[in-house]
Amino acid sequence: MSYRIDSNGCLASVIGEQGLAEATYRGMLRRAVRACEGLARQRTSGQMALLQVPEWRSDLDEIEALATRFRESFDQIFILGTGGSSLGARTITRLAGFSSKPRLIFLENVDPVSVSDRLADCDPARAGVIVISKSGGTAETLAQAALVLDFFRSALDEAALPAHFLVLTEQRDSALSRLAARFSLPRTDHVTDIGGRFAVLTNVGLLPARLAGLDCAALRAGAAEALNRCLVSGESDENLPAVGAAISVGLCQTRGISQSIMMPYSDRLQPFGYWYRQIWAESLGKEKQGTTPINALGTVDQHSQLQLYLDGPDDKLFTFIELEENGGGARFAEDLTHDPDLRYLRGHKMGDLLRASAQATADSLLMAGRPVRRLTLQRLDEHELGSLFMHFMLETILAADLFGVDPFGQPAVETGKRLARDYLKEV
Ligand SMILES: O=P(O)(O)OC[C@H]1O[C@H](O)[C@H](O)[C@@H](O)[C@@H]1O
Repeated sequence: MSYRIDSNGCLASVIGEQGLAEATYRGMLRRAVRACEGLARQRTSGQMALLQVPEWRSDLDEIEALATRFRESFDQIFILGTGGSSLGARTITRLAGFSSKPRLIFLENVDPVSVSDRLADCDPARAGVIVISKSGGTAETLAQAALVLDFFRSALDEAALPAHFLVLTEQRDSALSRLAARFSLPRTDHVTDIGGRFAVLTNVGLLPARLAGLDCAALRAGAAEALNRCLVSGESDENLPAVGAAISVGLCQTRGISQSIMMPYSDRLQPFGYWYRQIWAESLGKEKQGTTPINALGTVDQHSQLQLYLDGPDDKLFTFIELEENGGGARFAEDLTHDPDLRYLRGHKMGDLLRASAQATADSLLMAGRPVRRLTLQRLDEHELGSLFMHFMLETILAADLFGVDPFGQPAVETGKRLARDYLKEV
C-alpha cells in the first residue's frame, strides 16, 4: 500500500487543547470500526454496489470501445455534466496533463459567454460530445445539451448527430433520455444503485479517463487496495479511513472544528479538492451536522489564506496532500542563485521548494496549535488516485455514521432545483 497519513498533529498530546483527547479519539475510532464491519458485511452480501466496483472488469470492454471510437474520430471532445457527473472525471483526466489529445473540454456551467467561446473555437466535424447526467433531469446539463446539439445540427447534417454524440444516463424515462431518443443518439447506462458523487470509478469517471489515455484497471486496483485495507485493519491506526472519520467528527463534536481544509501540494491534484468538496458537503451536511469542506492549493494559497489559517478562528482541520516525488523537477542554474537572498535555492530543484514549503506550513500550523494531518502519496498515478478516491469515499461514509446521518441522497438540493424551474416557467 502506498499512501500513508500522519494524523498525530490532530491529537491533544501533540498540539495542546485544540487537539483531540486520546480517549475521545479511541472511542470514535471504535465506533468507526464498527461501521466498517457493517460495510464488510454489505460487501459480502452485495448490498452496496459501491463496494463491488473496484472488482468490476466486465464493463471495461465497453468503455474501451467507446473511448477508441471517440479518440480516433475527434480532436476535441466536450464533456457536459455537473457535480458528480463531472468532478471525478475532471480530477482523473488532469493526470494526463493539459495537452492530452484529443482535447477534453468540460462544460459545467451555464454561463453563456464561456459556452459560446468554447463553441466558437470548435470544428464540429472533428468534435465529439458526451452528455453525462445520472438523473437525466439536471437543468444545467440539459440546457448545455440543447445548445450544443443545436450548434452541431446547424453545422452538420442532423443525420450526422449520432456519430458525434453519446449520452450517459440512467436507464429510465427522463428529459435527457427523450432527447437522446429523438435524435437517435447512442447511449450508455449510468449505474442505478450508485449515487452520482460516488460514481467516479464507474463509466462516469472511467470513460473520460480512457479518452485521456489513462489506465482504468489501475484506478480500480488502487481503490480495491484502499478498500481491502480499511475492511481488514480493525481498530489499528492502519485503518486510515476510520482514523480520518474519527478525527474529523471527534474534532467537530468536542473542539468546534467546523471546517475542513483540503490542501494538495500539487497542481495535478487541484481538481481533487473540488471532488472532495462535493462528496464531503453533500454527504454529511444534513440535519444540522457536517463540517464545511474548503479546497486550497499549496503553495499558492499560503499567499492568500495562511494568515487566516494561522491566526483566525480556531475552527479548521487541515489535510495536506503531498507527493514523495515532490522533491523533483529542474535544478536551479548555479549562476542564478548567487544573490545573497537567493542562496537558499543553490543546488536545489523546484520541487525542493514545494516540499520545504509544505513542511514549513504544516509546522507553523502545529506550532499555532491547529490540527493538521498529512497524507503522502508515493507517486501520482492511476493506482494512487484510485486509492485516494476510495479512501475519501469511505472516510465520508464512516463520518456519516458517526454524525448519525445518511451519506446518500441530497434532499435539500432538490428544492432549489425545483424553484429554478418554476421561476423560468413564470418568465
Ligand atoms: O448527474 P446529475 O443527475 O445530472 O446530477 C448532477 C448533480 O446535481 C445535483 O445538483 C446534485 O446535488 C448532485 O449530487 C449531482 O451530482
